[in-house]
Amino acid sequence: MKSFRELLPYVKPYMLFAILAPIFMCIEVAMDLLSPTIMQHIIDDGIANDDTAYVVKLGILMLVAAVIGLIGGVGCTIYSTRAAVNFAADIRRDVFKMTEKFSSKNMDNIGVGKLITIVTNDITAVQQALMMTLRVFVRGPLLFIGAVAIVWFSARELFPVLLVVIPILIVLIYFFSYKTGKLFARVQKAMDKVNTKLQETFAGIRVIKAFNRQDYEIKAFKRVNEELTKRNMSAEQVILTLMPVMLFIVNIGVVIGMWMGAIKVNEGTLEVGVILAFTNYLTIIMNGLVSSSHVLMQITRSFTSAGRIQQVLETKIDITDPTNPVSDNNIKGEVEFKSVHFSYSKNGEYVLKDISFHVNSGETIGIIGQTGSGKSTLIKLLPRLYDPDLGEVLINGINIKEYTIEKLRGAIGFVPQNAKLFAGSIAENIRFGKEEATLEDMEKATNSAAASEFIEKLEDQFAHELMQGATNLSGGQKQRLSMSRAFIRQPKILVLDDSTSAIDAISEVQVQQALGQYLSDTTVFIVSSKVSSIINADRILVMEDGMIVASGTHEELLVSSDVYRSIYATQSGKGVLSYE
Ligand SMILES: Nc1ncnc2c1ncn2[C@@H]1O[C@H](COP(=O)(O)OP(=O)(O)OP(=O)(O)O)[C@@H](O)[C@H]1O
Repeated sequence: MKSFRELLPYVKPYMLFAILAPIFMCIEVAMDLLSPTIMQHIIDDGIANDDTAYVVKLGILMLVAAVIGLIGGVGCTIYSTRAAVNFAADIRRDVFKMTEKFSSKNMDNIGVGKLITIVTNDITAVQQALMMTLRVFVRGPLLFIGAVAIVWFSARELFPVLLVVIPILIVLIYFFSYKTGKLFARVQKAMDKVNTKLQETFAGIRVIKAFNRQDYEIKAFKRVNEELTKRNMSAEQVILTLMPVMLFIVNIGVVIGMWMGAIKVNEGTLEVGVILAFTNYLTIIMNGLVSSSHVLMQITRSFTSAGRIQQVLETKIDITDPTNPVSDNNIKGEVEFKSVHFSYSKNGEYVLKDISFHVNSGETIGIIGQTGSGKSTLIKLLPRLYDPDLGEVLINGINIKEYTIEKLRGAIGFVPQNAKLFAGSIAENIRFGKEEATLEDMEKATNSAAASEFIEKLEDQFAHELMQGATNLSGGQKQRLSMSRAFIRQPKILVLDDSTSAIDAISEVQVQQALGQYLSDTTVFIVSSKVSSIINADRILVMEDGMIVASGTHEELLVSSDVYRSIYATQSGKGVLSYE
């Protein structure tokens, strides 16, 4: 409830629509309430007295009331839709903006599947809740109160029937609303699982096909889909059972009303039209209560959704700009790690332990080690994708937390392990690194990344369109473009995270040579599991189990490091070398 209230400021810009909608609804309700009374007069005063002119007059009045009611209904629909749809669009915008600010840890904590459910399902649920509130929440109680008041004034003899029927209906509604609230929370959780599965399957569709695991995936999806179906069924069944149960109670009320009315008509204390009007008002009362209950259920359901939306909007971003950022406008590539410790989870084991090293501007540093030794994690700390738990990372002798994130990341070119490209032209993808890049800039960058040879062969060259995930490129082509995108920034610090794994040895040497000319002042970090990628580095850091166990040039390490020697020996096919 609190979380839904906290979303209400989003209605503020659309307050006029939110006020107009219930006003139009009041008009429709007033006309709905008028009709049975007009009908009663047609029967008791017109038909009973054979007064045709009176019947025609009231008939026209009923028609006018129906037209005014229609205008009220349409007006309410238009304004409630405008208010609710815009309200939801603004929330969606802010949720998206917030996720763009998320640190990697924030993202890991919430999970992509849940985020997709929030942006699609949960926001739709709060939109529906607001729309129904504006349309029906006014209509329900107004119809209810109006009809009860009219029965009190015009058919008081039958009022006791309401005193029995209404409390039963209210108890039923309360019970059903309470139950559906709980059931819909489970529906949302099941929906998260379906979205996570979908996202994982679509992203890995090629692996699934290559391993012929379609049947396995279909079975896995069937499981989560069945769970969602089951939960949806339980929730919908509860909602749908409410209506027949309430109708049953109302019908009993109608029968009792007619029976009591018939006795009074026989006694001459009641007219037939009043009984007819009473049964109509009883149905209106039920409709009023049912629609209120539906809104209540929708609102209860939206509390869970609002809570999940708030969870995103209120996420504490753990990587933020400093309050007083340094004004150093000239970030150079001098990097230092001082006793850095890092763990992916709170109180978890350190993945990086006591990492300390210093790099001069313009140096090339190779980082090598067994898989899982912490190489990628180490370089992710540079652009502050994660922050260390202990120790500090410095650039130009200043803790990187003192720079604005924009400034820090602006100085770093990052080529990730998996070349992530976006749907759009090759030029758009390269300009992702530098928006204002000219054709000449792009040519230089793609030359250095050994990408120009394949781009030149394409009919439309830089205008060539990439499909989503760049599936129309080879792995090596993707890596070359991913490097071009980083090179074009001419960054002070360049990080290549195992980004040449799909590039042949000759092209890799070309890239390394071109880098020396194109980015001669840049500090380069090359993470690789291949010795050939880092063999020419000014210094190589050897990692094992989250620690730097040796550092030096290739030749020095061959003498000083057992770990390096054994990696080199395995890759050069010379068996285990010994320099002792
Ligand atoms: N997002 C994450 N959440 C939790 N643990 C993680 C995460 N990313 C990596 N790890 C763990 O951190 C450790 C170091 O991983 P890292 O990716 O840095 O290794 P690496 O040396 O780069 O390995 P590789 O050569 O295989 O890429 C591994 O044990 C890995 O399981």
